[in-house]
Amino acid sequence: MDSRHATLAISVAFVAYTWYKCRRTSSISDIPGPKNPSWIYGHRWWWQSEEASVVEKRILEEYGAVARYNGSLGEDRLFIADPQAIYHILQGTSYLYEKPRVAMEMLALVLDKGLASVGGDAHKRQRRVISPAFGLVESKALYPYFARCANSIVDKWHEAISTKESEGAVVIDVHSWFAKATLDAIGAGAFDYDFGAVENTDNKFTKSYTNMTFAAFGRSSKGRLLMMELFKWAPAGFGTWMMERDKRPAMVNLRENRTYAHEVAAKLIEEKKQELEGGTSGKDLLSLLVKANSAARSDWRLDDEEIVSQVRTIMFAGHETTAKTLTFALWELAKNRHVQEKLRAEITETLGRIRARGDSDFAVDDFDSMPYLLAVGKEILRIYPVFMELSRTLKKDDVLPLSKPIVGVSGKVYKQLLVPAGTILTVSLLAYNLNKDLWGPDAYEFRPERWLDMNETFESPVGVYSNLLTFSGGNRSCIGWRFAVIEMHTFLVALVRHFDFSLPGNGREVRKMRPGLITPVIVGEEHKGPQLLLKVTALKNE
Ligand code: HEM
Repeated sequence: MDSRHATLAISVAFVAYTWYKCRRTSSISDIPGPKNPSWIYGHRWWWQSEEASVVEKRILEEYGAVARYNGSLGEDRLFIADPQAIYHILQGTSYLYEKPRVAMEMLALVLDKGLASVGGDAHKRQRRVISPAFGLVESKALYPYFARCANSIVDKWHEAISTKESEGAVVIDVHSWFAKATLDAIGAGAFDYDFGAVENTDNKFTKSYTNMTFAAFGRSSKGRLLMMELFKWAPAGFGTWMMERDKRPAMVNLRENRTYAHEVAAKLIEEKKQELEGGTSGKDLLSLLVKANSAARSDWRLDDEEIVSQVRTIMFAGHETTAKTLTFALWELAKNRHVQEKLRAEITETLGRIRARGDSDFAVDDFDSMPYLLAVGKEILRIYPVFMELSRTLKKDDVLPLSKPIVGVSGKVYKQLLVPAGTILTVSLLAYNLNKDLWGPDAYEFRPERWLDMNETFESPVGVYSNLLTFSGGNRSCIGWRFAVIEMHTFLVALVRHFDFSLPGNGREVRKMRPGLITPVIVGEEHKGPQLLLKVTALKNE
């Protein structure tokens, strides 16, 4: 091709692209939103660089629960925290609003064809087979596994505190401990397998899982951000092709992790199948999944590779999310001492009742009789929906219902929005959870008492748990939400019962970064990755 042909081809591509964009963005460009700071990067760089909740609060305060923002190359997108719009997007069964193709490809790079990385009919079929393993009874049955993991962290912290020099208290990076303990909890509860992460942090499997998302996405550059944005214009598979060749250590780790995780998953599945054949099937998730799969209709059944992908998906989706939620839970308890003391009083009182009935320790049903524990848990999940936002692409033109009319830049009033196919929408789980229209004027404050005063009968709840969007809603909601809630309650009760938590008083400021998940780092020590230091003092009440 000579230079004239090349220039012509580029010009035609540019005109076609500009026409396409003008046509596509026309109906949402009238929606008010923050001024585009850069035609090249849009709001993406600002969004990614700000602390979690800064962007969300600014949009909510200045524009309300629906706003226009810009992706790269001037593209108009929608930011959504409006309950009716979110209900419409998430609850539809037709996969009209689907994860963007590039996001699916990136997920498939790590997880192959697991629940989180397939769409449409494949997703529907997988979800139908897997769901029974995640029911309430099944999740409650995992409590002994979680209790074992929580006790192992209690023992380790007691060990650290019992040294002569510690004088009854130590400053601990609670995030790093939860990263290990929640990996063990996934191993135990999901697969009845001991990863041994709390005991032996040096094994290669634990290491490869530690801070995987922060390492891969925590220190992005403008160039990398733009490249990720532009992948969507490239042919299918191009992004994956590039990522497979990315030589940065974090990406090499991601690929190595894929190999280890595959080996471990294949071994576990083989064991569960043999147990099932021998009639000794366990209560862990994988045993239930293998059992449910063998009983499923033959055209629904998952093949071996799909089951391996589910194991990897569960390890990936259920580990860092829970670790970060628990980390922020202890941080809030350290900052709000009255909440910590009230929770401890409820734990002590419940323990008294448990002993009076002749038992020595908590059973999972005891948590249901602890209103303050439930309130603290919900308030943590409301303020820290660690998976802050969902990205969705609209497949066909659609009309989006709104809870409140919007006044456009032109002065036109919109009671619903006509959204063109191809629009990217950010469903902000964090902004929904902070929306003052839903949670009251003190929505930004951490106040567990709100749950004690609230009537929790919601007409059409958007999320799966207490109308929170933390676990999303609808056909792609978090399948492991009960697992996560029971695990969180188990750890909170065990830790608050044995230890007091306070701020270390070293003046180091915590920042909530947003590399995919809300992640605590210490200002000035971002290069060290996620950290959250707390002073942990052993209680002498046992
Ligand atoms: C506090 C902890 C957790 C939070 C905040 C959380 C949040 C979420 C969210 C928001 C989604 C939707 C993602 C999307 O649509 O892009 C999701 C999906 C998922 N989660 Fe969780 N999760 C947590 C714990 C868990 C646990 C413990 C497990 C497994 C044991 C799990 C397994 C999954 C799976 C498999 C999906 C994909 C579901 C699908 O696409 O159908 N999660 N999670």
